[in-house]
Amino acid sequence: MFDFDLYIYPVPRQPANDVMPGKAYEGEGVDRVNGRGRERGGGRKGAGGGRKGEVSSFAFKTIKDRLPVILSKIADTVYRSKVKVKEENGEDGLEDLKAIVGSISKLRNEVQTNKPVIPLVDDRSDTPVWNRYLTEVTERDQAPPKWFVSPWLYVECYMYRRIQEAVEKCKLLQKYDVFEDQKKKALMDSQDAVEVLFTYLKTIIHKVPSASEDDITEYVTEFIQISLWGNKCDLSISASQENAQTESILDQLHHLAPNILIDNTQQVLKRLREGLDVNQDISIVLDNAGFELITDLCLAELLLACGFTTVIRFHGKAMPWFVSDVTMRDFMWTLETLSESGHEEMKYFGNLWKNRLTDGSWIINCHDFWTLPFDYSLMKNYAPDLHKLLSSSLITFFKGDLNYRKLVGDLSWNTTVKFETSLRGFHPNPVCALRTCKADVVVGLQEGQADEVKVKDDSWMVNGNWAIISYCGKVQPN
Ligand SMILES: O=P(O)(O)OC[C@H]1O[C@](O)(CO)[C@@H](O)[C@@H]1O
Ligand SMILES: [Mn+2]
Repeated sequence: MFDFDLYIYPVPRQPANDVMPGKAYEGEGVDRVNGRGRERGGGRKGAGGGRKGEVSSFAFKTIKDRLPVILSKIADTVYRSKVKVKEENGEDGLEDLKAIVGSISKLRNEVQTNKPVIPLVDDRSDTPVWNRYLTEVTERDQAPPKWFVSPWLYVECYMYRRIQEAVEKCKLLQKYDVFEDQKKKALMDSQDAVEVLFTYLKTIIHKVPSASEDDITEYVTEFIQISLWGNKCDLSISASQENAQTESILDQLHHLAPNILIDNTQQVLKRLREGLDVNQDISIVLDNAGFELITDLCLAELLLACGFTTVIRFHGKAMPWFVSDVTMRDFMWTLETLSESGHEEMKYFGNLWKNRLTDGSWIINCHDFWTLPFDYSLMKNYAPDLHKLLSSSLITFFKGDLNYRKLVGDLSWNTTVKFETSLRGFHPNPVCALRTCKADVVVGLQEGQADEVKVKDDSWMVNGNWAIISYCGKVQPN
């Protein structure tokens, strides 16, 4: 049985110290492996199949290199919008803009000089939760968390919350999304790939009513893989550099298939077929806007067409998050943009999906829990309402890398630990993770598989070229 006491906090009790520059990794105690938690899988192997140093270096690299670049890019974008903001909001708007740039520069300095994490000072409804948690860990560790010392998941989430704080403190620009332009561009730059995909989806949807069980299996498998690889397109892994889908994803599926390290599609299909006899919604916890969102919407459309459900419940973010994550505004903008497109299929699906929001066959919720730093084993404590919602879904798909890190607690699991074990009691109803690997944690591999893939690709854990479809059907009574 698990020591649940360890998970009262989303970060491990043992503060990580191996992401400190120059700090020796080899030879550290088992419970400090990887700087992100206790080894839970037995043995001392890190998530990299025994090569321990690489794991710490990715967390370190993110905080040292990627996060400051993301912050600089924000300051740059915000500054460049000054003419537009002045036109629309006058001098007060300009003052807000300057304040945002100032806050972002200060934050960048705090990250780079490993300053202690400080309390939030805005009036957002989640501020007390963040601050209470900060007090608790500070008391527990007798020192405040710091950027290069504390668990990666927490400080990275905190950075995005601080960006939001800069916006919340504005007089006029409280709705400003510092990542909006990048997200919009990501969709615009993917238009050719979107058109090809929509044309294909329409053909498949027409075939569904007369399709055999094998055909359905083939279609669902294909669209699960499309949604899976859509996750390659996020703007955070590329430190805000453009990362659109420019080629047809359909042409790439065949060649990408061998890179799916875990494929539980058959179990997912079995579960989906149970939906033919019951009336339960299907949840999709979204990740990135742009092409990935399009692939998720396509999967949703196919699931409806197959009759596995009559309602798809999407879950988005309540604030701009990890650069490209979907907010309510991104979701609506995407549907609106599609419906206004000159391309026939884009217009068709844009209008169809806007109607779905109106007729209730699609629902989108943006719960605050998704933008807290807590892993999903803590959902029941922090967001019982959301947990209950997922419990009523036939299955919940979790898209992307950050969702995966939160599912498995971002702990340093042995790669062969069972997915179910890594969930540590999070079983609202069956769950399926669709994730391209962009962080150095993975579970559910076969013995020796990590070593094999490492020989083929040294950075397989973090470059987004490898993926997993992991399913857990366990259900716990509420
Ligand atoms: O959009 P995703 O797939 O959650 O990935 C976001 C990025 O955030 C991280 O989880 C942390 O930076 C990465 O590992 C990944 O690059
Ligand atoms: Mn993301």
